[in-house]
Amino acid sequence: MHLIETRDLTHIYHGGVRALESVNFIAERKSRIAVIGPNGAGKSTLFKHFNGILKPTSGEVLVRGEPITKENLREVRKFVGIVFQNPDDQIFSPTVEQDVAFGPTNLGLDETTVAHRVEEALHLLGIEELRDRVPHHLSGGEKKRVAIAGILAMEPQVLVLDEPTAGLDPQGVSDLVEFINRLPNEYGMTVVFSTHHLDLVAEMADFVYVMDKGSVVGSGTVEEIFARSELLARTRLNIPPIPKLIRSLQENGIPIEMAYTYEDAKKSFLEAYARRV
Ligand SMILES: Nc1ncnc2c1ncn2[C@@H]1O[C@H](COP(=O)(O)OP(=O)(O)OP(=O)(O)O)[C@@H](O)[C@H]1O
Repeated sequence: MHLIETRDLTHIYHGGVRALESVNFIAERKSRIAVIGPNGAGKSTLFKHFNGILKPTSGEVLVRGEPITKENLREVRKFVGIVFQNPDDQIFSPTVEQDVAFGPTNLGLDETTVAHRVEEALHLLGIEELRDRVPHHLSGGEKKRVAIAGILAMEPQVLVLDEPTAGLDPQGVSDLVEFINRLPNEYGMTVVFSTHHLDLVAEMADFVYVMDKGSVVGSGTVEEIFARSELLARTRLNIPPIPKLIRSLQENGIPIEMAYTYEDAKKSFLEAYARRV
């Protein structure tokens, strides 16, 4: 049984925009899944189906093998937590601490458990010092962390992040990548995220869906997707500098292993260099 599955999911918005066309998507336990594609491809619309914010025009969404119904909606929302693109849509309490407590309190948890979860979420996101601040006065990146902490405090099994690094400074991006990469192994969580930054895909994903005009136009491992340069070009996505550089070295006769992350590239370059001296 898959944690999340969509079968031929089609969504037509009021007014007639066909945002999703027969999308088949699967998320397994402890996987890290990237959904990439140009503006308007349907990534956010797909995510909003994962916990019943939107209802399919046709097709199915199954969470732990069950369709989403009025009766199980609360359970589904506990299970699948979504962090939206714009943190302003998600934070509304007078203080950060209250904001992070909102979700777990709403789940009906007792005060001690809520307090414990809030502490853990603030700590995991490194925002303990923001606890008494007014969320609306925070910077964009700080708001993003608060929004993620609020969802995390509900301890979802699947964490869905719509463009999680948008608006973060470089250190914020590195912190987030490191944090997200710990979730599957340390907490058994599944992470699904969208991004326009393909270098992050290699750092943060095991499996990739490529979307364009509401359809899934490709899916596979990072290696499989990055090898399809025509698909990436067609969907206005660029191969990141590391594999692009290594490919051009290979094409120029330099024996060097392909790599997608900084650490793997470092190894490849050191090995290639060591071979040549
Ligand atoms: N509430 C809405 N009503 C009508 N059309 C909508 C609505 N929300 C999104 N759309 C349309 O649906 C399509 C898919 O939008 P969606 O936000 O899912 O794309 P996306 O891949 O997340 O884009 P981006 O990378 O810009 O965030 C777009 O054509 C968009 O204009």
